[in-house]
Amino acid sequence: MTLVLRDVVKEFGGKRVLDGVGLEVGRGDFLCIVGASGSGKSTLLGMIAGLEPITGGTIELDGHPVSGPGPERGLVFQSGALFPFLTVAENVGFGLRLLPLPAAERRRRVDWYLSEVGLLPLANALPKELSGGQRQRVAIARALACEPSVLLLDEPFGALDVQTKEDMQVFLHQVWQDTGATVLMVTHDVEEAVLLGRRVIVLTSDPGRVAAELPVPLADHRQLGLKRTPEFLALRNQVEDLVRGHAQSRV
Ligand SMILES: Nc1ncnc2c1ncn2[C@@H]1O[C@H](COP(=O)(O)OP(=O)(O)OP(=O)(O)O)[C@@H](O)[C@H]1O
Repeated sequence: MTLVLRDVVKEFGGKRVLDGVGLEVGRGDFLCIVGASGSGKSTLLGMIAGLEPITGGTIELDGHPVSGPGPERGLVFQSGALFPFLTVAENVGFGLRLLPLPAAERRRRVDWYLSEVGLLPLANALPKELSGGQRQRVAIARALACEPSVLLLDEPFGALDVQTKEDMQVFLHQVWQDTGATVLMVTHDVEEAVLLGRRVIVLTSDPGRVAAELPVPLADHRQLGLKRTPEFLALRNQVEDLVRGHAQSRV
């Protein structure tokens, strides 16, 4: 699996929001994109998801141009956006209905991904009965159940309290390690990007361009304690300075 963006441009009503963005994501990667508010992070993810047309450049998945949404790109938003009248299990199985799979395989996947996110006991609950963190787990399980080539996450933990957010970061890291998924995550939270990403891309603002791409040379097994280490703090400060430096044109 390779996702390649070349020279991607996006304009809204003639105003250039993204300008010449290039990046590559390979199988098993975990790439985080950070940038100031309005730098075009969500727009970029929307274009990769095929929900937003591109103004210029190319986006290709395994050599095929992206021209609309597809099951090989699983998407999770900040709000989770679960179907309120479907149970947890039905939500997880929703996307599978569109895939040519035998019923037994659908059931297997729903059970497997529910257990991966620790929610098998709540399979028959409705979304309103869940906490915010649990709802995001369901949204992630729903996206993973289609076994996408790449999981696209847009600020998936942005609406959660600090404690839940940290739990979810550890959880996502574990899921990434267990499933070998390829993840592309957009976040304004630099600490989160450095904790989870194998690479971090910093976008400039107005218009958004790739200002820097940094490898994260931390151990592959990430734990919260890492946040207090000098290596982590140095990298976080470096990325924060880059984000701030490249956002200055807007203030
Ligand atoms: N549908 C739209 N029509 C017009 N302008 C838009 C549209 N969507 C986004 N924009 C503009 O594009 C720019 C980038 O927005 P985008 O939401 O992608 O940024 P972001 O980096 O994700 O911001 P945040 O971190 O605040 O979510 C902003 O100036 C925004 O106003």
